[in-house]
Order: sequence, then C-alpha cells, then structure tokens
Amino acid sequence: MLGGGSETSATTLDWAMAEMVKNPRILKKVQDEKCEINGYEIPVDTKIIVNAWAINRDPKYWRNPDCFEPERFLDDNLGVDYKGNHFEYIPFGAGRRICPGMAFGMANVELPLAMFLYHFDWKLPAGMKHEELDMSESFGATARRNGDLFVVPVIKRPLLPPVK
Ligand code: HEM
Repeated sequence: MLGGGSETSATTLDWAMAEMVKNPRILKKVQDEKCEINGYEIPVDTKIIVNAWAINRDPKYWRNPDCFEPERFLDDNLGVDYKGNHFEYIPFGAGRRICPGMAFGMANVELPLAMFLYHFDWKLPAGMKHEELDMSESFGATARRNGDLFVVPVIKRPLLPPVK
C-alpha cells in the first residue's frame, strides 16, 4: 500500500516538473492560470453562495415553477430526484459538501407528514378560505413561513380504536 501510494505519485510529479521546465511556454501558461468558471474570474478568498432557491424555480427547467405541483415528480419523463445528481433540483445541495443528514432529514419530514395526513383532515380556522392563506416567506438561512400556521385538525383515523 505504501509503495502503491508513494512511488506512483512521486514519479508522476517528477515527470510533470521535468516536462514543465523543458517546455517554458506551458510552464508560464500554467503559472498564469486563474480560477475562471463560466467566464467569471473567482479571486482568492471569495465567498460564494449558491442560490438554490432561484435554481429550484428556474423556468428554464421547471414548468409553472412557482406552483405547488408535486405530481410533477411522478412524471416518469422528469427523472429528477433530490439526491444531488440533477443540478436543477438541489434541496440538499450536491457534490462533496452535499447534506450528510439527507436520509435522516427525509425520515424527519416524511414520517410526521404521512401521519398528519393519514390520521387527520385539516381545516383553516374561522371560516378562512384556502385561497386566503398567506404564503409569504421570511428571509434567513432557511426560508421559513412569515407567520405561524394555524390549522384545525379533525380526527380521521384515530391511533387507537374508540373505547367501547
Ligand atoms: C429536510 C431536511 C434538510 C435539508 C433540506 C437540508 C439541506 C441542506 C443543504 C442545502 C446543505 C448545504 C449543502 C451544500 O453546501 O451543497 C446542508 C448541509 C448540511 N446538513 Fe443538511 N439538510 C437537512 C437535514 C439535515 C439533518 C437532519 C442533518 C443532521 C442530522 C443535517 C446536517 C447537515 C450538515 C452537517 C451540513 C454541512 C455539510 C458540509 O458543509 O459539508 N442536515 N443541508
């Protein structure tokens, strides 16, 4: 393992340096190279934040991007999942810094949501109409709802059978 790991890298470095000093044009080109991505020059120490919010709503990739249409993910042709393989949908990020808690996060969301929907029906309070529900977001590390959500649970399938 030591031989396989050190000899190979040392020989490659050795030859790379030999080729560079023998070809000064290439040496200079490599030394002059700066970090440039898609035509943008990225200076050292730049902090870059990926705007996942905008990417996940980009009309170039999403039909009716601002509409709640979860059925879009059932569409076989879409073939997009949340696991970081499809860059147009990155709720957990992608690449080597992808969210390491993805499986835990999914269980944390899916299980309670399934139980909320299976055991209860949900109504809005005081005769509020569903189209009146305020959906504005607040700014922050996560896009939380602007105000608290008030909903009235109506038992549909109790956890325990009714006592006789
Ligand atoms: C629905 C739930 C969750 C969502 C939507 C979510 C989303 C994200 C996103 C977008 C990132 C940034 C990824 C990137 O930089 O490309 C991230 C990073 C991270 N998440 Fe999550 N996350 C969730 C749950 C969790 C849970 C349950 C844990 C821990 C138990 C967790 C731990 C972390 C950590 C440690 C990082 C930083 C990883 C790094 O920078 O290398 N997350 N998450």
